[in-house]
Amino acid sequence: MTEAFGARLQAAFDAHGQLCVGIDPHPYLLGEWGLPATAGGARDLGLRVVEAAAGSASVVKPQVAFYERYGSAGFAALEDVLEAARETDLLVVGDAKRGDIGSTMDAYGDAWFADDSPLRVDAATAAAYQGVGADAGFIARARATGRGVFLLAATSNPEARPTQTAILATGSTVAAGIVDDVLADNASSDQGLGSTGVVLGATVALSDYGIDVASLVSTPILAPGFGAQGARYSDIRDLFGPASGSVLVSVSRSILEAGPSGVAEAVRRASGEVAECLA
Ligand SMILES: O=C(O)c1cc(=O)[nH]c(=O)n1[C@@H]1O[C@H](COP(=O)(O)O)[C@@H](O)[C@H]1O
Repeated sequence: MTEAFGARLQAAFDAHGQLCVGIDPHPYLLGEWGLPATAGGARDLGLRVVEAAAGSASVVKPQVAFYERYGSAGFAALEDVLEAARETDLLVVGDAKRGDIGSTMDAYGDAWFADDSPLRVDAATAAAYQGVGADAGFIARARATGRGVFLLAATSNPEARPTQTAILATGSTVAAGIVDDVLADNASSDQGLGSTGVVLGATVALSDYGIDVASLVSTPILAPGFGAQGARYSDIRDLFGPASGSVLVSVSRSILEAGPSGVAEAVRRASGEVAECLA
């Protein structure tokens, strides 16, 4: 795989729009789907979502926590879901949210990006609270294999605000500092849409975080918070303005709640609504 993640994401946007369907097999959802709260249930839900999303969405985002919950059987189930997604033209963002010292992040990079890893994904989420520099090896491993990273900057949960709006010695907020580091990373290596992205929750007022969305027109933005957390697709343009074309609109529960027989239609409807709001 040699084409950069940013270029592949742009091609997926052009072909299928900007919807990312989250694969979050909460136990309550497994119950509603008539599936057991087991690794097998999480596998079946994931496989069904991949089938439903293929052709209607650009990206699926398995939330690793809901598979890790079942130990080795859960990881085997996740591997099956990843394998099924690879057979479609969906891109996969592994929502692993890793964050550690540099040498350990390198190992996480091997886990999520090495061409021979059973867990390889097209991009993965990571935290940078041990310093963006600690994630350098993780980002480098992604880039070397045509993959990408989304660094948490302004997350959708309200508890994050005090930490992410804290002012650094440079005068910028923690969130804006992470955004600036991502912009610098992409500037040195990408044309068009970059391969390193940021996570900006659709539930937060980005100006309160000191983030200038106009700087992000060429930066992939993973934006969760739609549906269950309260953001609406009609907010996208107000929230992201000129960078709206770079936004990966991420939705989990409010699509999955349609159940196994309704999920394909729920993906199509969401994808259409997102496209309308971005037109
Ligand atoms: O990185 C993420 O995807 C993420 C970042 C963030 O700021 N907020 C957030 O909700 N997420 C994830 O996005 C998904 C949101 O799920 P729903 O609220 O059900 O759409 C979950 O898997 C979260 O872990």
